[in-house]
Amino acid sequence: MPQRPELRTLSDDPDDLHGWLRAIATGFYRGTEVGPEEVAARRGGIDPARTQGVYDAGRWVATYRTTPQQLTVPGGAVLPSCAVTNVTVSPTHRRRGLLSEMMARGLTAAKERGDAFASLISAEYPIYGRFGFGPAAWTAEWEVEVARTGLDRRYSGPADWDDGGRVDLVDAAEYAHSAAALHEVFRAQPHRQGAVDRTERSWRTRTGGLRFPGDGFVPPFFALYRDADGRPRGAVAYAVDNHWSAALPEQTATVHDLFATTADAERALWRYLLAMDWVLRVRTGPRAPDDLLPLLLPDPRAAKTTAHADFLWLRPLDVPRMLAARTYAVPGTVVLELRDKAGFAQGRFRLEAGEDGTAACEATRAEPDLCMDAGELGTLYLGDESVLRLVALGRVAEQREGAAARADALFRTARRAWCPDIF
Ligand SMILES: CC(=O)SCCNC(=O)CCNC(=O)[C@H](O)C(C)(C)COP(=O)(O)OP(=O)(O)OC[C@H]1O[C@@H](n2cnc3c(N)ncnc32)[C@H](O)[C@@H]1OP(=O)(O)O
Repeated sequence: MPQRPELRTLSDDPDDLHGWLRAIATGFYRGTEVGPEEVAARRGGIDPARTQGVYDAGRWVATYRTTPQQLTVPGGAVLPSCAVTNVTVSPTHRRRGLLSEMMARGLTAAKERGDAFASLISAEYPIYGRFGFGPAAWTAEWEVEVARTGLDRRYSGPADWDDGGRVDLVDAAEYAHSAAALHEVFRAQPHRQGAVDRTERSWRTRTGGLRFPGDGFVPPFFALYRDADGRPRGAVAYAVDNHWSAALPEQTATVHDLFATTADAERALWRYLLAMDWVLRVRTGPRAPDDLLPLLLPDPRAAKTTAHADFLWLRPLDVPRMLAARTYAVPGTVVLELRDKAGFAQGRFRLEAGEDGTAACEATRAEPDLCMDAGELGTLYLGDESVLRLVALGRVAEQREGAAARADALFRTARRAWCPDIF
């Protein structure tokens, strides 16, 4: 009798991991083989206890893994999130409910662990809404035509920076060390909601210290912006191609990483990238939708938008904890009623924000001001969507006149949410 597909956790056996990695390669159409070097390189980054999948007829046919993550919320506090990644179902097994089973198991474990929410970067928009996730932070990418920016290309380095700092090229080891420390400051800023922590392992991957067969890693250039006192305030990693045409340089610079803890540093790093000889175009990679870049240019249209899409999705799990952890733009009270088929975030919650921007939140029996599915709270939580807009879309029901406008005033954030990292 044929055996039923089995939903199970990965074992400690390297052969089991090998088969599981092969299923990811298959599910993401990367090929069918995974060599022993790759198994060895990936092993240290995978916690078998948080790695599951479906096993059928002697092979893994579905994969799902989670990692602990710290996610910055409006105001700068961080909350523990269950980061979901490596989700695949082999083409032979799709649309039979395997993802639904893995998700139910994964979210139950996250809820039991006490995570405030689950987070992921979605491969396609329609996949995760049904599981209670909502798009919480968007991303934008630009391609800048340097000649059209209107910037003075005679830029003279440090003399151009406002705070007397300087840009220095550094090697990979120094970048891994200094940028990692700076990133800890970056992600704790009150307006950097959506940022996530980077592990020591992720820094090694970024800087070439940890390689995977076939990853195509070419060491980028690394630079730091240091202020007048020599303290790192910004970091950039970028690559430049080698394209020439009829004896003319036509290079494109591509940004891999750029973040800063001061506006001076952020502006200076863009100015640096846009002043390089030979470089006609700068591709920004994924940025905040309200990145300084376009408006930094005398002609912002020189930055052509090449992508604008949902990026970070959030799935509420512990609503009182989530709502009490962030800060609010004005004092006020709102009662939310959440519907959640899975039950994790179901209920009515009274949020009361004080004069100082902090808030308390608890379950209540009071009449609700606003009713919505749990995923809509995922969308509203980081302040990057308008309640009025969701009411107009029929996704939030306003039970008391003026409640949507009041909630908008509460949830508003000064800068848009941004998750700089794919995970
Ligand atoms: C965080 C990440 O890792 S993102 C990466 C996600 N992975 C991929 O995109 C790789 C390619 N795709 C796949 O591997 C699979 O199609 C998955 C993982 C997206 C879905 O797995 P499945 O086991 O087929 O999903 P499952 O059968 O549980 O589907 C549940 C419901 O979601 C719907 N659904 C699932 N995937 C999609 C999709 N890509 N687009 C639209 N609807 C979808 C199904 O139709 C089903 O709807 P129904 O209940 O109304 O019938």
